[in-house]
Amino acid sequence: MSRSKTPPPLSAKDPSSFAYPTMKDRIPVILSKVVDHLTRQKSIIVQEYGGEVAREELKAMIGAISELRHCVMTNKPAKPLRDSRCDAVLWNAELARQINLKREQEEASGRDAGDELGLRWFDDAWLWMECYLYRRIQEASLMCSLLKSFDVFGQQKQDAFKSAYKSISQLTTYLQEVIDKFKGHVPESEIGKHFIEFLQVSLWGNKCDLSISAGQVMTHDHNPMTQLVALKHRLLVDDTNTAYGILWEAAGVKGQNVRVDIVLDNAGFELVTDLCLAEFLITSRLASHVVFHAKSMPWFVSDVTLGDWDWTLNNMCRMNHVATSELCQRWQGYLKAKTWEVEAHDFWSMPNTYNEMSSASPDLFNRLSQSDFVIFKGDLNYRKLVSDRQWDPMTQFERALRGFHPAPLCSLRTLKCDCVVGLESGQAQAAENEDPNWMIGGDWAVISVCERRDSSPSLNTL
Ligand SMILES: O=P(O)(O)OC[C@@]1(O)O[C@H](CO)[C@@H](O)[C@@H]1O
Ligand SMILES: [Mn+2]
Repeated sequence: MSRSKTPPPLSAKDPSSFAYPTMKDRIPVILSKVVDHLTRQKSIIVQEYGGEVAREELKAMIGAISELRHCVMTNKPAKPLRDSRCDAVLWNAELARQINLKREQEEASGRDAGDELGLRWFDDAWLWMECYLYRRIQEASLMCSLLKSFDVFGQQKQDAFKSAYKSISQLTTYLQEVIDKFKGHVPESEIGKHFIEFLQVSLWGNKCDLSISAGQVMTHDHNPMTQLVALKHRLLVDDTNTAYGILWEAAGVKGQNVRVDIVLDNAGFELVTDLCLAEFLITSRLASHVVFHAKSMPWFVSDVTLGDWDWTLNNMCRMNHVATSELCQRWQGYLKAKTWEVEAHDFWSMPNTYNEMSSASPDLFNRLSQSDFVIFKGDLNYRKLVSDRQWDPMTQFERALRGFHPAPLCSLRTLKCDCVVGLESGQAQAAENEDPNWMIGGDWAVISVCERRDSSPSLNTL
């Protein structure tokens, strides 16, 4: 079988790519906002974390983040991490590996690599550099003793949640009605109808990330259920039926033993939509067990950490809204009974693409292999699934996965960067004609499913 070569990674070295304005404008703004926030909250933070030591640490953090901003803007090479968190060794080994690969490539094309070769913001793979940026932000906290676990994006995530109260209440009210309906007999067509709704609500929940808006919280107070119809024609790939078929068959074959994994993306409204999807899967008996995967550190501004998970559930339980607080009590019960589990693996905040998971993180790969269906939320997960490459949009999703098949899987992703696969002829052009920002604005989306399950390397890994 002949196969075309894997295209190169997205990179900010191409001024017409979305990576370029991200490095040039969005990232400096994100870093300035962190510095501003720390400066403005100084007295509160110092009081909370304890006196003069905290004040000195905060000063050092502000200095480190300002310096990082300067390094990005002047295209300085990536330096090894200096903190002692257990993943620092892996990161530094990965940095050395990437530099070696770059050296080999330079030499193979007859250029002198020189001694100063390094990975640079505007020259190398965008995904790698962007992940490294968020790990360097974490380094600034990790170099402290009192502020070690301070989340520099915590306030923004909490504000985003609060701004979505109305949408959250509308969504939980609707979910409660559906749960009540399921207390009686529900025909299969109704199960399918609600599955589509909750899958799509969770998909469009991904419009709300804070890194795309450089931390700007967008208030949304429209009813999420009524939005779905208007958004329908912006769904470029819709594998919902395949997703439903996989779960329906698993539920039929395995009865009470179907496990679904949800690889989370953003805190705030998106997380609530994911919790509602998981509740629907349990209520409808399409799944009996849901494993959520969060980040082990603050990541890409709005990604869910275990701290955000706890904060969100605590706040939902306390909300002055009956459906929300009752659902939340029910979810705390699921967590106690291990019907739901939440965990955070460091691999999710490494720069590796997912075709590398089986070798770079075999324990996580094996964990996912035990699932019946893995749902990956959001743009960054999509970029890692398809190796963040300059694919022809008509490339098949399975080909772009490059051998990553731990279990049947699904990506629910609104488009926020110039990388997409699985389209049919003419679709990209039609979207472009209607909306020149179709690839980056979060207003278009894909539900892409790959049914395959195996762990043996295929031709696609090449
Ligand atoms: O993964 P998410 O939350 O959907 O999006 C994260 C994100 O805003 O960050 C990247 C650029 O900084 C974009 O590719 C992507 O859209
Ligand atoms: Mn995110």
